[in-house]
Amino acid sequence: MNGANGANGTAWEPAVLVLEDGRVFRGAAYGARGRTLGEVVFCTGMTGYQETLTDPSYHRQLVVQTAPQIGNTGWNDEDDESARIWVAGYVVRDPARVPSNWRSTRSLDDALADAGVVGISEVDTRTLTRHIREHGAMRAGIFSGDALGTDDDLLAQVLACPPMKGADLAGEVTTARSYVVPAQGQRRFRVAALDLGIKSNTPREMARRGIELHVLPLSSTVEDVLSIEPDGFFLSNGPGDPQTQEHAIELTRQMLTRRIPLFGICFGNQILGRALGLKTYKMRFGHRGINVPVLDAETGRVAITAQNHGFALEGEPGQRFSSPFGTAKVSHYCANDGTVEGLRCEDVPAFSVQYHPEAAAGPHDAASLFDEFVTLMEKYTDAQTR
Ligand SMILES: NC(=O)CC[C@H](N)C(=O)O
Repeated sequence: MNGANGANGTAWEPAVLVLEDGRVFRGAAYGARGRTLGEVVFCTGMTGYQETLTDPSYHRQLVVQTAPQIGNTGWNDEDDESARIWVAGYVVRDPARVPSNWRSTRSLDDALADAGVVGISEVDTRTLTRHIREHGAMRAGIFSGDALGTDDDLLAQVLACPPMKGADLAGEVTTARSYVVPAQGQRRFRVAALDLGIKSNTPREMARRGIELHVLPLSSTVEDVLSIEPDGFFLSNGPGDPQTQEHAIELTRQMLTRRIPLFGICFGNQILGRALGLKTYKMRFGHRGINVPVLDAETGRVAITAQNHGFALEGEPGQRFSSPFGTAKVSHYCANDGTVEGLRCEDVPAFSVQYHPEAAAGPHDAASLFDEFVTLMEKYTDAQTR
């Protein structure tokens, strides 16, 4: 590949993507030059690359975009889901040479380079995605510039990197200090959110519904949460293996014991599930995209949802089970593969979903879940004062 020409006639700087099973993809350096290691996963969203790149749940992952053209709308100052790019590396087919959008302030290439994110372009992302579908998400590395070496040498570096299974990552993305996102208009509720890697659109959706959100670091104690006198407790999305989150799981149990209305999204669904006694497992290649169909086990209604997860809860569609907090059920499941997509507790005020009602980019089919959380808090507050 060295010295090969790109479609616009300029020389490519070589880059290599090496998978832990020895498969090698050669392409052109994109974003920062150097080395990056992580788990390679594919995302099928046709839009929303800026939101994907800044989603803390992608920490330590090399994201492959199946949409062949990436970067067409550049990078803007409004769409970030957090204060930085979190993906560890970026794999694309055909990067835009001339970004064009009225909100764009710079190119995606520059945004990646400034953030030090090593990427690779000119990769046959269809072949790569089929490989991951067949063999599973796995460790991989992108190498360019001074980091290039023999395939064997690069493979050895990939094999030395820790796997995603067992990875305890939420502590690396959580806020250092608690902060408050005020309600829009009149404050109706105060909610404590445990920040496992929260996306900016979640507080925004809450604020719109009159919720004042207190975003708390992962290390927060039961006393820290209760000192806010919350009307509700929220468990956010986040990176890594839910099995490692003993502290968050115990905190969740404490909130369930106190019957504080609880809502969880994605990682939050897995944490609630584990608090109820379910197990989690690593999926072969996960769900990452903005068109995943989810079925409501009760009504049979389908929602098209945004998703980004590689772990899932064990359970059957519609299954009811007993937990230390009474009966609960698998309320939602994926129409593609039957995996658990949501939980509802029947004896305590708690529910959660594996998908993203705060989706941005993405469909808004599930946005009403925030209203459901409001209804739950209303009901509970009424019951308390009655
Ligand atoms: N978006 C998320 O919250 C992801 C949850 C978890 N890290 C998973 O991959 O399954």
